[in-house]
Amino acid sequence: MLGVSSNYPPPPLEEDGLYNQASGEGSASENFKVVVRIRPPLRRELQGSGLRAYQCTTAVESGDRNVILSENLQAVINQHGGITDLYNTYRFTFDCVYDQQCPQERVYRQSAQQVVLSILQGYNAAIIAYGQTGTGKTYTMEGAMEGPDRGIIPRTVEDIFTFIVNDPEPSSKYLVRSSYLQIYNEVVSDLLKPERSSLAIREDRRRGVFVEGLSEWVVRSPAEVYGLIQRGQSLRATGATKLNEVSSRSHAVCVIIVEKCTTPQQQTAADGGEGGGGWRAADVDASGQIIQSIKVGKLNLVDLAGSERVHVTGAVGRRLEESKKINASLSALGNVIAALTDRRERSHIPYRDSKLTRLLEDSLGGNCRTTMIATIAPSLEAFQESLSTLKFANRAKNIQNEAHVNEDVDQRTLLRKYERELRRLRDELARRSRNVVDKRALLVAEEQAKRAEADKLAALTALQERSREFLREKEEKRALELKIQAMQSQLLSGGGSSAVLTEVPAVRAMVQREANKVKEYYEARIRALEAERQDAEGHAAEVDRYKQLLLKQRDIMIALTARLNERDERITNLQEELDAYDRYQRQLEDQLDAKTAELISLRKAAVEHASGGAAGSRGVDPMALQSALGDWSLSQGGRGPAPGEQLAEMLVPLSIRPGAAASAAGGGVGPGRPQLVYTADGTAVDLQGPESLDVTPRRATAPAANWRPHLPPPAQDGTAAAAGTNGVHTGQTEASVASPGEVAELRAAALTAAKERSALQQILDSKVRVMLADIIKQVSDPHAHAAANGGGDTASQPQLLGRLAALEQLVLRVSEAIGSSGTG
Ligand SMILES: Nc1ncnc2c1ncn2[C@@H]1O[C@H](COP(=O)(O)OP(=O)(O)OP(=O)(O)O)[C@@H](O)[C@H]1O
Repeated sequence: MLGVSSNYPPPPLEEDGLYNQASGEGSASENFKVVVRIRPPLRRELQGSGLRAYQCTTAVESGDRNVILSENLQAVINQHGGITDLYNTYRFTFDCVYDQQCPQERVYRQSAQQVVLSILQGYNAAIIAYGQTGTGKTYTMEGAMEGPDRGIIPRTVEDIFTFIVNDPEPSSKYLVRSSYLQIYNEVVSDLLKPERSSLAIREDRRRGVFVEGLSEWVVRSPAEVYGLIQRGQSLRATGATKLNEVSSRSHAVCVIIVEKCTTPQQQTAADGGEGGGGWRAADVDASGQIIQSIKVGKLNLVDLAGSERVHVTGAVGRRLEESKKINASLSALGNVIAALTDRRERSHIPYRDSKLTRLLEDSLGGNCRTTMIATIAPSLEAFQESLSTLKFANRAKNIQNEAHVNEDVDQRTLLRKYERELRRLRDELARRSRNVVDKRALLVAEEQAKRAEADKLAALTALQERSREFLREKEEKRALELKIQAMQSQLLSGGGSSAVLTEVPAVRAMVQREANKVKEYYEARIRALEAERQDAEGHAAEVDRYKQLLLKQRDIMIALTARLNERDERITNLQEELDAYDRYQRQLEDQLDAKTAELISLRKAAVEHASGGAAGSRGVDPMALQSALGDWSLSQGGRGPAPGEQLAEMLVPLSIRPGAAASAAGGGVGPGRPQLVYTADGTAVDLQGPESLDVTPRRATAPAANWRPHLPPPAQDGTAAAAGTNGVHTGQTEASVASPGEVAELRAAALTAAKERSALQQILDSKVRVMLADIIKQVSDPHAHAAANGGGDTASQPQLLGRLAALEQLVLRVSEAIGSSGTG
């Protein structure tokens, strides 16, 4: 916020300015001024075009209000009568016309300054530069930032701040804010915050038309505003065209908002105030608060993009698109002006047809003091564009604006907010200052308290010292008294010694009594102490005992834990062994099945062969077969099934249930002992007898490779006893590790497994024997068999014998394996 204190001289106001400062709000027509500025010819124009030399088409008549535009200006000037009729010549009257040589300063002073400064009184104002491309709009609005070529914007900024600092009213306070935006291709963007684009234009009662999200920058000096403008200019869309090397391709609007706050002054006696001073009633509200006046003025400094004829500028591609957009928005502007100046009943004003007209709604026919500066070029090539610009400006002349002071009594006004904030901060500062004072006082008080404490301590120490001295003195005094007493008593006894005194019976008795008393006291005390000591000793012993007990318990716990661990490990091992045994058992079953199948096929082959032998009248030597089969042929002893019984074909892989197998496990192969096989329908058949048993078929699985049951080393003292063939054993050591239930369970499982194995062995034996017997029978009686089968070839009988021998070896090996696994 700017206070008013400076040595700057107040800005001089142009006497022939377009606005009369004293005229207040002025008439509606006074609030919209149109001026024309003709720029000097450019070098390019002076060189002429083609064969035609440069020709000036514009002239300003004296009085600076009329402009003549003619295709043959010289003829007009020379007043060649009818010749002028041959050429197009136009005369327009405006609020002011500036010729080619008019300096920037004059344009500003006459056409802009009053408008600009009116914002300090709370008016809205606008200066709009309109014209064909390359005619000097940007030059007029911006120009140079320094020197005589400074345009309207830099001069405006200077004047605003000069005015503020020269305001004679000491209670006036100002807040100046600035924004800078562009409309490029119908998109509104913030030139001071490039990331903010596609901004929306809104309107409300308090702010009028405004751009939502547009950044506003509080500025306190012209330099700050220049900084913003330069930043914005660097981002503004420009491009080189045929008519202008640096052509603005966007409409740019520099916004300056000034809030002015004035506080009424107290009246003095000289003012005629009652009681010789105080506030006027009008200056104070109902709550006794002084009413401040806040005025808000907004200035739009608009540099439009230039209209252009595309065939003249030769725009293509992106430039062409830009041109179309520029022309479209300028055409919308023309439509708005046409609607505003329509003499008929006020018709609809198409502000919303383009972003530009929407944004300039206040400036065109609204609450605003507006100056439109129409720029034209003087050359003959620009004649048509100059004519259309002058016609446009001439129409705009009729726009009527209703400007009024924007006095804001709304508490939301920024200036008020700042004031409130300032007040709050001042209060805060005062409060904190008070706090600082309070804290200092507290520190002093604390210091004093500490000192007092130290003093008190010193006083106490001194007192204690004095008490000790007093006691010492008292002791000494007492000792002295005793001494005197003793001396006196000696005196009383007439100078006799103490030994003499003790010889007096009464004294002796008294001394004895006293001595006894002392003795009793000390004896009692010693006794009590002794009792206490004994008590303590007893406690100590007890504690010791507890300690020992606890140590023992800990050792026991450790031992038990170790044993438990050991037992767990052993159980795991046993479990693993049982698993391995299971696998091995399944392997044996598989082997058994395989061999059984092989035997069947061999038997079939033998049967077929025997039939062939009969046909050839030659049989196998039974003795040779007998010797090849060895024990197998001998042990079957004619007990097997009759030839052709086809028993083997009925065999399937089998297993015996533990319960059922138990009965079969009691003996090996032999008469009277059951030999169980399963028939295809699942019935168990005892190969030794006809009765059926309760057994169930089980599927064989893959055999385990190198399993051997694990057996513990034999016990040295003979206490450990073998529990079975599966390696489970028990003894005193294990008994303390595995529970009896678990051991019994394991033992039962081992027993069952052994029985199963034994049963399997028996089955294998019996099956082999049955089949061999069948084969032998067929081979040794080839004729009978041949007769039964219709004859056959016996040429491969020796081969058959060889295979049988091999089979026998295999079977033997399997049996051995079963046997060895059983015995470990
Ligand atoms: N009054 C003047 N005095 C001297 N030179 C001028 C004047 N007006 C314009 N010029 C020069 O004319 C050229 C074009 O001016 P300027 O760029 O301001 O035109 P413009 O109307 O803004 O163009 P556009 O619409 O393409 O942006 C510039 O080189 C500028 O310096």
